[in-house]
Amino acid sequence: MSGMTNFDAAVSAEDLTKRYGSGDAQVTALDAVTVAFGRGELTAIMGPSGSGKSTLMHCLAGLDTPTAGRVWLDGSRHGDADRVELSGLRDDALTALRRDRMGFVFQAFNLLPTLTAWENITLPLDLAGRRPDQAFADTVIDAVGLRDRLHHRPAQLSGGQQQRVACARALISRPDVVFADEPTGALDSRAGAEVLGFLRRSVDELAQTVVMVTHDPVAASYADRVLFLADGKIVDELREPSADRVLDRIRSLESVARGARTAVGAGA
Ligand SMILES: Nc1ncnc2c1ncn2[C@@H]1O[C@H](COP(=O)(O)OP(=O)(O)OP(=O)(O)O)[C@@H](O)[C@H]1O
Repeated sequence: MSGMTNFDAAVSAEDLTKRYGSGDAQVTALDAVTVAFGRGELTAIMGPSGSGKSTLMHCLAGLDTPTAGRVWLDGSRHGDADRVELSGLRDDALTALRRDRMGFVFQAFNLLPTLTAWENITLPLDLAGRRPDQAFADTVIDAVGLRDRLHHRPAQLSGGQQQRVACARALISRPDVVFADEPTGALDSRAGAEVLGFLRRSVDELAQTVVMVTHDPVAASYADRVLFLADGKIVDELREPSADRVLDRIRSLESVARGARTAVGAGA
């Protein structure tokens, strides 16, 4: 891939392969993927259903173990002293790494119902035994527009507000990377736009690195770079994407995928 040398990555993977099952039932969900995610960038991962998007994100985040290949969290921008290879870690070290150096936003918000918005936001710090940096917490809370909702519980918040709590929770520990899995999948377009606007600002104003899986070309258009997966491989990428250009690429990949299924179905 061009531009890989001197590319300032937050997360990278080499020859990442994931197979499920065995024999005739074996599925290659990821097929020797080598990729790097730029620091301070929002990267979107797109591709037809079953192309390996979730598997890639789960392997990058240490939530799933690859069959082969390696993943690195590339450490601070001031040196590679914190560079760590995920496959070398024991479970407890991996759990601590996820808690301290990664943030997560899921489609289903995943907030704890008995905790207030503020308690949900600061939960990763509480679990790590760290105190919130009040100035940074204020920045995050104002950025997500939740100042007057901090003492509400999730059930008292709209879906969009709940997802903004989840975004603030993902950012509060200043992680090396935020993984967002279909963050707008359960939201209407207005609430989705707010969440995407916030993820975008976290990159522009807080120098956050975000990796986002999405099906939505409009969501992908907020990214600096869109990677397209098909059959477990990265087959294309777009920089400074527009929703129209993303839609064109995804349609052509989907028609190739449909063609392949039809050919298999016909016994070809
Ligand atoms: N636990 C599993 N066991 C067996 N096969 C799996 C498992 N998880 C995923 N797969 C298969 O691996 C391939 C990639 O799945 P993955 O969920 O990564 O795709 P995706 O691009 O995220 O799809 P979608 O857009 O539908 O969520 C698919 O063929 C899927 O059926």
